[in-house]
Amino acid sequence: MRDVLDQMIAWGVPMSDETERRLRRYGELLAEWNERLNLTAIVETREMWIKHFLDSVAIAQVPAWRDVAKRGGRVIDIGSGAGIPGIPLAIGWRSVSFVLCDASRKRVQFVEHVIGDLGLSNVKALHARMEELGRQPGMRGSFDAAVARAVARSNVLLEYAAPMLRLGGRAFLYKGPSYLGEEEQDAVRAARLLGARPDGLTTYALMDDQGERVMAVFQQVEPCPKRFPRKPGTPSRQPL
Ligand SMILES: C[S@@+](CC[C@H](N)C(=O)[O-])C[C@H]1O[C@@H](n2cnc3c(N)ncnc32)[C@H](O)[C@@H]1O
Repeated sequence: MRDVLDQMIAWGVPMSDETERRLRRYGELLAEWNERLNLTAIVETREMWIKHFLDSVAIAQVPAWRDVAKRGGRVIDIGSGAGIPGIPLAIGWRSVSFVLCDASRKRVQFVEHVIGDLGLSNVKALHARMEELGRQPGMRGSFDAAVARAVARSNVLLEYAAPMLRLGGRAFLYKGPSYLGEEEQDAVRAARLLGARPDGLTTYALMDDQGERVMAVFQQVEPCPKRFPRKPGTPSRQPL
């Protein structure tokens, strides 16, 4: 995977022997546990490295992420599943603290196992729904950044993310090219209601022609109104 690691380095991902070892081990654990838990459709090693790991750390290219990394911020991964993008990010940026949240207990148990096996002291796994976490004291308004991949449409994701962000904090949404159009318009409208505004788009291509990606960034510019998030299930049933 030398060429994939080289692409990560070119994008500005901090890299050491330990980073490389942890990524390899995470790949092994995903493949091993996948047989029992059905964690990912991608099992071939190179495809996993490109579509999961390289895609996760592509955030290194976004200038706003460098601010988060520099300040050793606190980041929530919304609907982290088996740990994407949170685990590769926590492997790369050891001075940033991560909370990986998911509503599926078995996926959270897998992530807890990964944290222990890899010795990732900068990550906590949390079994919760975002609609509940967004109302929890100590959690609401306490994050410098939120990241999310393959969880929901952007207007839904923003209702999960905005309540978690401190003023000035940012949401980084991992999307495909289909974001550009109706989804983007809906997201911008939802952001306005939530006290956030668009803060740039970064497009990039994965190696081996594995696809184009769009990273949509939003910044929290006003406190998120208290009525958000609405109760569990409402954001996805009646998106803003
Ligand atoms: C398709 S998986 C994607 C997982 C991972 N982010 C990835 O890119 O591989 C979506 C995950 O979001 C979680 N999820 C969906 N809605 C959620 C909510 N409201 N609160 C917490 N987790 C949620 C699901 O349990 C599921 O594990």
